[in-house]
Formats: sequence, structure tokens, C-alpha cells
Amino acid sequence: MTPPRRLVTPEKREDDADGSLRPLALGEFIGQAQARANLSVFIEAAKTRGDALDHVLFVGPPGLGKTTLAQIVARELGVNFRSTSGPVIAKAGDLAAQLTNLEERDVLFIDEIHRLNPAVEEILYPAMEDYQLDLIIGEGPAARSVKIDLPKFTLVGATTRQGLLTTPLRDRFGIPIRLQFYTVEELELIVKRGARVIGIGMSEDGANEIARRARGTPRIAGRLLRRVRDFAVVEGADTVTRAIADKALRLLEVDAAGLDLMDRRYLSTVALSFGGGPVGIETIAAALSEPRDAIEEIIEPFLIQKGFVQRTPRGRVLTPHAFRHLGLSEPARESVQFGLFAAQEGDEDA
Ligand SMILES: Nc1ncnc2c1ncn2[C@@H]1O[C@H](COP(=O)(O)OP(=O)(O)OP(=O)(O)O)[C@@H](O)[C@H]1O
Ligand SMILES: [Mg+2]
Repeated sequence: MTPPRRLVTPEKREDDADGSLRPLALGEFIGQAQARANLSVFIEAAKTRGDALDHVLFVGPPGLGKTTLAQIVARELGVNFRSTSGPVIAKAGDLAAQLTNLEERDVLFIDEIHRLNPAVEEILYPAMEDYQLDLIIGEGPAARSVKIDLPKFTLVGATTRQGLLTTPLRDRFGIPIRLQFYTVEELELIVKRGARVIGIGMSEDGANEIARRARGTPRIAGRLLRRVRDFAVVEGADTVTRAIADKALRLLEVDAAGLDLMDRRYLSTVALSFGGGPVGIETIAAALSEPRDAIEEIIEPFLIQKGFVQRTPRGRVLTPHAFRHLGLSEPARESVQFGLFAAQEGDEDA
């Protein structure tokens, strides 16, 4: 699968300056009220006891603030933040080196923790549970096991795919936190804060225009904000109004619902070539000349979440909402009843 180059992808792109818009304290972090409330209680308690915070697992789609919150946790605790990621830790020894370098109560952040290799994961269990390393030194008959005491530390894990985590690993996190998509109101606040940070004026309705198109995701909001800022600068405007935001985002092909060209191509193909469905994913993939997994992983999730498309046992079906969005009238379809087919993932096109 080619890495997504789309302006509205929630995944990190190399041109994202994620760091500069990052809130540094829990009090500056907008949205995720439940997560913030829980974290602040646990952090206060750990500080009062002078103890390490229990291990924290952040679960949620890309760009919602997992890495940001992990950094905030360390900062609020007043401890060091060490960061690595599942695919980077190749061998048990790599993790052992990280763990033995920690100081008392430090945060070790492991991004994409669902991608740890099993041998490394084995080392992690006793480390998380008893703050001990069990290492095998040497090979064959000469091999012996040594135990090394570790400082009490906090493991903060992040994953976009909770389902891929093994149960023993998941069970060792005392504080599991699931992040939610942001509301438009929350994204407006994030856009306004971001505008202050990058030094451009932002009207209320300008912020609203960007927030509405950001697909519930702060990373996308930040990216759209930067592109709109560039546009405003070229136009000689020092404040982003709704008109400027709208014009810029139209030029960038991001429409009023945050859909881009790829989304609209998918929707109009299903609408015009297949009468709105039901149509199988393989057929759609062939019509769009895109690989099936790219369509399932990159295009469809947002369209399904926003109610433009439904998965049914007989294939994909566009909703009336999608036809309205495309400005098309719905074809007469006898047998399609929305919501009646509670489709399971992957149960079509077998
Ligand atoms: N609540 C928030 N308020 C302001 N900015 C935010 C907020 N949450 C995230 N951001 C911004 O969104 C961008 C992405 O956040 P972050 O890198 O923490 O996401 P992530 O969940 O770790 O994504 P990934 O799964 O791709 O690693 C960053 O620029 C960050 O500053
Ligand atoms: Mg991250």
C-alpha cells in the first residue's frame, strides 16, 4: 500500500510539524474530557504518594493526541520522557537497554505497541509487573538466567489497533484510555489556539470552517490551518475569515464535509456506475484502480463513520445522505433497506 499523500489523511505526513502545535500541559489540552479527568486524578495521586504512575495505554485512531498526552503525562509528573516504538525494538536486549537507563518514576513511551515482537513482549511482562528484568545470558548448557532490578517506572503505550494487542499485555495496563473523535466545537478551539501559536489572526467563523472539515482529528485541523494560513499570507490577509478558509480549502479540494477528491471519486463511482449499490468491494476496487486494502483502510472508515456508506452482506450501499452530498437524486431501489443488514466486517465478497 502506498503511503497516503492525502491532505486529509489522519496519519502523520513528513510535512506535518506536529511538535509546534502540541499542548504541553493537561490544562492546555482541549477535548477528551473524560481522559483528562481520569489522568489528572491518577497523576495527582501518584505525586502525592511519591510513587510511579500506574502503566497507561492510549488507544485510538491516528492524530487524536496519543503521543501528545504521553508527553504531557511525563511533564505533569515532573519526570523524564523516553520514547521508542514497537517496530524499533528488534531484540529483547534493545528493550533491556532502554529499561536499565530509566530513572525512578520515569515515563517510557512505546508507540505502536501492538507491533512489539513476542520475544520482546516476554521481557516486558515482569518489567511492568515486578520491575524486574529476567534475562537469559549465554547459550546452550552454559546459559543462565539473571534477574536485574529496575527502577519503578511508568510504561505508556499507544496503539491504533487495540484488537492486535495480546491479552496478557493489555491486562498489565492499570489505566487504559480510549480517545474519541473531537467535536467541531473542540476543533474550533484547537484551530484558534493553533492560529495564535503560528501567529495568524482567526475569526470565529474562519475557525468553524476549518474545524468542520477536519474529520474530527486535531492533526488534520492543524494541517488545514497551516495551508489556509499560507493562502491568507499570499492574499495579503492578516486574519482568516470564513471566506478565506472556504476559498483555500476549496482550492485544496477539501469539501464542506471534509471529503477530498478520493472520497468523492469513491462515492460518485458507486452512485453513478453502480446505482448506489449494493456493490462488492472488489468491483469498486477495480473501477477505481485502487487496491482493495487501500480502499478498506484509507477511504471507507471515515465514509462509514459519517454515514455516507454502509456495509451490507451484499456489498457497499450509499446512503441518502451521500446522494444529497453529491447533489444527486437517489435512484429508485426496491430491495435496499438501510440499517437492516447489520453487516459483519469481511462477510461479503468471500
Ligand atoms: N487536544 C489537542 N489539542 C491541540 N492539539 C492537539 C490535540 N490533540 C492532538 N493535537 C495535535 O495533533 C497532532 C497529532 O497529535 P499526536 O501526534 O499526539 O497524535 P497521535 O494520536 O499520537 O497520532 P498517531 O497515532 O499517528 O501517532 C499534533 O500536532 C498535536 O499537537
Ligand atoms: Mg503518535
